[in-house]
Amino acid sequence: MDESGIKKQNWDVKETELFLEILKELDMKKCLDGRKVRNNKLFKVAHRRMTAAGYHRSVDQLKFRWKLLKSAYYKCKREPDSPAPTKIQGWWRYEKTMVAIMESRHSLVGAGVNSDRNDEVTEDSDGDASMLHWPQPCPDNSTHNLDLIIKMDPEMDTQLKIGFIGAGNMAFGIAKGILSGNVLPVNVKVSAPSSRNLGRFQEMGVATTHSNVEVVCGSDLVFVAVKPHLVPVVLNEISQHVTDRHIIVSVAAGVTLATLEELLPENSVAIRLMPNLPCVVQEGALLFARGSHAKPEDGALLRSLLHRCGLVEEGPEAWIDIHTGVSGSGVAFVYLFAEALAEGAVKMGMPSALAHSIAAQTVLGAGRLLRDSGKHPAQLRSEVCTPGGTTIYGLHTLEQGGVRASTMSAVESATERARELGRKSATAGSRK
Ligand SMILES: NC(=O)C1=CN([C@@H]2O[C@H](COP(=O)(O)OP(=O)(O)OC[C@H]3O[C@@H](n4cnc5c(N)ncnc54)[C@H](OP(=O)(O)O)[C@@H]3O)[C@@H](O)[C@H]2O)C=CC1
Ligand SMILES: O=C(O)[C@@H]1CCC=N1
Repeated sequence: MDESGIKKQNWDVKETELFLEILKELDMKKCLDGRKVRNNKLFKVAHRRMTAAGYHRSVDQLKFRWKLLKSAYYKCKREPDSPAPTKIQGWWRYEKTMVAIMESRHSLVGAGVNSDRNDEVTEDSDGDASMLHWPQPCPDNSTHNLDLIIKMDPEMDTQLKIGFIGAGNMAFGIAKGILSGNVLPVNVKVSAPSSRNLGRFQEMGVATTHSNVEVVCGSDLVFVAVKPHLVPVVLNEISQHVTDRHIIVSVAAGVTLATLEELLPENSVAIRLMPNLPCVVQEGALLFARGSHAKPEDGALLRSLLHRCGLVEEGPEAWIDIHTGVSGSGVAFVYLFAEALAEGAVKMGMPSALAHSIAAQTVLGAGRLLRDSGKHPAQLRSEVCTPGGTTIYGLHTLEQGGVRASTMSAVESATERARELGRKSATAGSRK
């Protein structure tokens, strides 16, 4: 191993965060075992993903970085009250993700299995990654998982043909996220009846057409991104061209897996995905549920494909309508709040442009801190409140306006509306 290479260039925050996100997403917890060959494969996949993102680290460098992070994690665990370990600069930024990786890993590895708790090293250690001692094989289906990871290799993403039916805001957001990863524009095709939304796809190098059937015939994975009431129309149109090669992913609010499966040929692989608009800037929150013929591999493929769009989670279908309320629509609730913040400032005499840019930055900063600190919002809120200070006066006014109850009701109404749309599309589908 090129030891000097390991020490030469410091890791920056973005690079380490990306590395951990990749390991988390690869479901590392389930895949590491005592066999060096398998561990090498996993780090090779991470290496390729890092390279694709513009970070050039060798497999050994990645292993060494992982070892240091683990060391910091165990140190912190042993001495929770002592200052954060200094050998990983800015450790606090990574702690939450490391805990997520390590703790789920331990729960899976289970008691009595060799752990790596004592392999603490320092940044000055010789970094011989061949000395890493991973836990012994997991009792779960880790072989299967590793096979999945190899299958989900970014090289596979580059071969996958992806179609979008519908060229609106959501299709654009997802396409933009996907294309910032390993997917090549030449492997993407989009259809819409008119040309008015196609230009921005063409600018990204994506092929466009007015034929939905052409999209289906040329794709392995097809996003159905039309308004909910049009889903039955579109599925009826494409159904006879859907084969067992296809994965059909609907993003339509409310439209259930049962409706999708009813409108598609028997045994079709259908997935219901609820994204949100910030996919455009790779900060989306996406939740999907697999249909009855969609295998875990299909979900893993989708997750791999979407990982550049933001947070991607899988859950039971019952949560999709709720996610629609809290996140799909929730984005608009946050915009409303941002607008109101800015208008408050304008009312108090600040120029509008400045007020809006400050409101946007306030929402962004508050969101990032909330996500990255892992703290409960109530805790952060109390950290802003000086007793007798300005914030508590403002919060009192918000509470008098019932902001909390109306926000909860907004999520409830949006969820109920998604359910209603689902019932409508089911009825429309069964009439066909
Ligand atoms: N916008 C959002 O924030 C979110 C939206 N969604 C869901 O995404 C889906 C799309 O929403 P959104 O992108 O906002 O909608 P848009 O109105 O922006 O886009 C709809 C697209 O569908 C196209 N279209 C209409 N009829 C057909 C047809 N028969 N065949 C193919 N394409 C057709 C339209 O074509 P044309 O360009 O010619 O008008 C347009 O490109 C909805 O089901 C929505 O519930 C989910 C989460 C968030
Ligand atoms: O308003 C809508 O119906 C879509 C679904 C979630 C966000 N926009």
